[in-house]
Amino acid sequence: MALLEVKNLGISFGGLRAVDSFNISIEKGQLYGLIGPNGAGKTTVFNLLTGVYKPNEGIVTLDGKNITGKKTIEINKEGVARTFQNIRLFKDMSVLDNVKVGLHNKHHYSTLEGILRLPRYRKVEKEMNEQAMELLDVFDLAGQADYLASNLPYGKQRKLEIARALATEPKLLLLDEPAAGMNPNETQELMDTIHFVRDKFDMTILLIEHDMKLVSGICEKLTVLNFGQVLAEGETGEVLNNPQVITAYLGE
Ligand SMILES: Nc1ncnc2c1ncn2[C@@H]1O[C@H](COP(=O)(O)OP(=O)(O)OP(=O)(O)O)[C@@H](O)[C@H]1O
Repeated sequence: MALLEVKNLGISFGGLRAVDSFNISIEKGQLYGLIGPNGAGKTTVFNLLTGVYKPNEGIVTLDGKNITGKKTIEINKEGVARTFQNIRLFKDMSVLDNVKVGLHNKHHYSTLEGILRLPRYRKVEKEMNEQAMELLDVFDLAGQADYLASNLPYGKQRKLEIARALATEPKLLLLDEPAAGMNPNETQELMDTIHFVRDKFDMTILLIEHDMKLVSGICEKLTVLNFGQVLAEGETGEVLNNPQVITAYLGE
């Protein structure tokens, strides 16, 4: 059974058919790429998968459970986490606290327990600090735990965003243009990080990316969107050599 199964997903904005009859099937542990020219509908697919938009039609199944049309917070609790095209960290919070925000999904204390600093609050806070530090360590960010997120260099902010997403313990991680704005060295390091995340956390990853070096370097399968519709799908090498895909990219 596929971890993510999407059937016939569609949404229109006014007269614009942004995503039409979209299908995708992603196996557990797969590193999967969603590519296509600007405006093809890729981010809209992510917004549909994460409950930012409700689809006009179609079904999204995660690990056998129908999550179609649920709220973003519910979908996150079911196991879908994402990062954004433009990094969205809590810039005025510390690196550590950014990860702890992700952990709050799984750890609970009541407001009263928090205000009165009751034992349960202290226990949960201690656990969250330890888990957040472990995650930061994995991403080589433990030394900067007390920094303001906005003071990290760009490449590290990307890593922190991925760490925060992983803190919610997702089954599926969606990365929206993770290499955007990165130099070649940062992109190479990011590729290593994504591979590492997949292997260490046994994670299933769907990523949107324009950087073909990254796409061909790490994605095992691809789906190509063009004008909201699937133009091609399959093994990465095959898809990138598909004449229709080449034409769509060159805009001929
Ligand atoms: N909320 C919205 N209201 C109206 N139109 C929208 C909305 N969201 C997306 N669109 C339109 O849907 C189309 C697909 O946009 P989308 O951002 O999904 O493309 P994309 O493939 O992610 O592009 P890019 O690679 O440039 O990020 C575009 O024409 C866009 O203007």
